Amino acid sequence: MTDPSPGWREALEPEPAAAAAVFGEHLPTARRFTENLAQYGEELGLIGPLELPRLWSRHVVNSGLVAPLLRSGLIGDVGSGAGLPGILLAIARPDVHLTLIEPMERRVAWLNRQVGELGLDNVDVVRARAEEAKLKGRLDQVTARAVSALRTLIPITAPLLRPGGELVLMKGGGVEGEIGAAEKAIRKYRLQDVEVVVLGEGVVDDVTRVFRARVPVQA
Ligand SMILES: C[S@@+](CC[C@H](N)C(=O)[O-])C[C@H]1O[C@@H](n2cnc3c(N)ncnc32)[C@H](O)[C@@H]1O
Repeated sequence: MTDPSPGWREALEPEPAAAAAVFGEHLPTARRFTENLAQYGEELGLIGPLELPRLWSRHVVNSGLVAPLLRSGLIGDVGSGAGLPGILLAIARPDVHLTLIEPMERRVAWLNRQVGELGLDNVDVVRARAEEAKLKGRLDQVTARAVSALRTLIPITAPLLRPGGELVLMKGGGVEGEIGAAEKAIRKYRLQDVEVVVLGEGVVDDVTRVFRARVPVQA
């Protein structure tokens, strides 16, 4: 294990009130993960050097806001990286099973270490690119955050869904433009009920936008 970043505690954003609203009784586990990420994230190349002053609001709470959109079942998080949103969703929703899909060895090692340390028994970690993960047609929902634009993200995530399964893809303010540019992929995968869900209004300064859509029930 690498040494903690010096001064991480002073640099870390104070926990916002929204964290308790988002994580409820699971806040102590979310807090532990956030502190682990603050200590080791920069050294391990998981977060940038400027992220600590906004780690809670921009990354942790932002990820946790998606939890109410999860149904029960099998959820895949593509490109989990530091564990965003996958680890935080597993913390907030112990009733669902999360499969974290991440190709980079060092990130996979970090994710496995967090799963063990936080005692998350509803998570497994698969080292693979989404296109090569042996999960085709298996998942009820797929999440992703900061992996790629919808035009390229839909073709790597939609095939993982079972018929009737749902994409829950976290996006920034440019999501409407991304949807326009992804028209061909949306048609190819016959996505239905395409919508942008805005989460966290009145709770956080930076709202979370989610591209949500379903694949057809009939193949
Ligand atoms: C910019 S990071 C974002 C990580 C995390 N989701 C977050 O929000 O901080 C993108 C991650 O996606 C992973 N990735 C890129 N292409 C992928 C693919 N085809 N399948 C699965 N993961 C992929 C990378 O290894 C990296 O960890």
